[in-house]
Amino acid sequence: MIKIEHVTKIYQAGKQQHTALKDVSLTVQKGEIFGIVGHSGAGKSTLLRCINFLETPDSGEVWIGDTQLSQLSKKQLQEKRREIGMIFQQFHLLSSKTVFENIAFPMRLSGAGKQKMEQRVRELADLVGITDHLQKYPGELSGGQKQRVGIARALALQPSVLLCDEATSALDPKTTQSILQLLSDINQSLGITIVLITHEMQVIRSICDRVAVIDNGIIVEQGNVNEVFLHPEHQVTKEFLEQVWDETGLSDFPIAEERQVLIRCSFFGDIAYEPILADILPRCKINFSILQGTLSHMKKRPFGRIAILLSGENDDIHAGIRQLQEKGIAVEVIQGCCKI
Ligand SMILES: Nc1ncnc2c1ncn2[C@@H]1O[C@H](COP(=O)(O)OP(=O)(O)OP(=O)(O)O)[C@@H](O)[C@H]1O
Repeated sequence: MIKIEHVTKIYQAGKQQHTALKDVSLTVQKGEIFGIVGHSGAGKSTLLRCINFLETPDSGEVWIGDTQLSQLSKKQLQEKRREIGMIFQQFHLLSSKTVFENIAFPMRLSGAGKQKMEQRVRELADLVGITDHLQKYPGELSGGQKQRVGIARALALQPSVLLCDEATSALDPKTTQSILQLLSDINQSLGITIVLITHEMQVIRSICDRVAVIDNGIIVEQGNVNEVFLHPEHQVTKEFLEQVWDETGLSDFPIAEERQVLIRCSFFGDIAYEPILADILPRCKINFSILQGTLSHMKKRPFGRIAILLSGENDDIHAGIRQLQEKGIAVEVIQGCCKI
């Protein structure tokens, strides 16, 4: 488990001070994939780097398991960092060394024997799917292949935690998905706890169990990914969710003042396969038309979001919405007079 308690980080730039993290607290459970999402400059990298003390907090504490990092000597901290692998947006590979040497590098530094090292490099290359590239140099690889080397290197010392600093931001969408799948497989098969930072809600949706939203150095919202997607509370979270759902134009959609309400329904899990709308709405004497809709997946479970125009008597619309909510559908009113 990783515990961050009341961490504040202040950067000094000349005479100016900048508070990059303000009283940040969060807990990452062992074995989960925890995502931190925020705009540029929100404090994501600073927070991630506080987890392995590449940045030292000005106040607050960071615990990795039972170890309080601020209590460690420099040497003990170096030892502890072996338990924490890290991968980067720009891969940070050694360009003059082969893929084999890059993966072996942390083991070489820790004094591993040649035979053991060779065996481990081959195991890791196999795990991340780059066995055929071991003798190549980073300059001969694609971005996705480079990130695979970065992942293999990060796993070389068998860490219990993997920190991912915008690991897919430099990659195209298809390669991003394959790297996210690899991270998810590694999390499942090796039980490694993963903390990733990103500015893309799609990354959070694809593989994370829980998410924290950071804005201006403050955690403004955190929770299970499906809960945050279904019931976002903070404005910044809502803005990030708009990245996932392109709902341009919905708030200006022309509706009749009376008798019409435009709602957004979000749902998660097997409920997606049930004919709930067709069942409930006509029974409540409501006509409906679906204006927009997406069914995607969250950790392989269905997650849907649809915009529906409801037409009917006010009381009937209220009753219909209540019944949708009772079925576990999150409902928001986009336009129209309807308090829910
Ligand atoms: N070494 C530093 N010295 C001074 N200010 C810094 C330093 N590092 C970061 N900052 C400032 O702290 C704030 C948070 O930076 P940080 O890199 O953590 O944000 P971020 O969310 O990771 O942004 P990005 O997505 O653009 O990488 C920013 O305003 C940044 O300018």
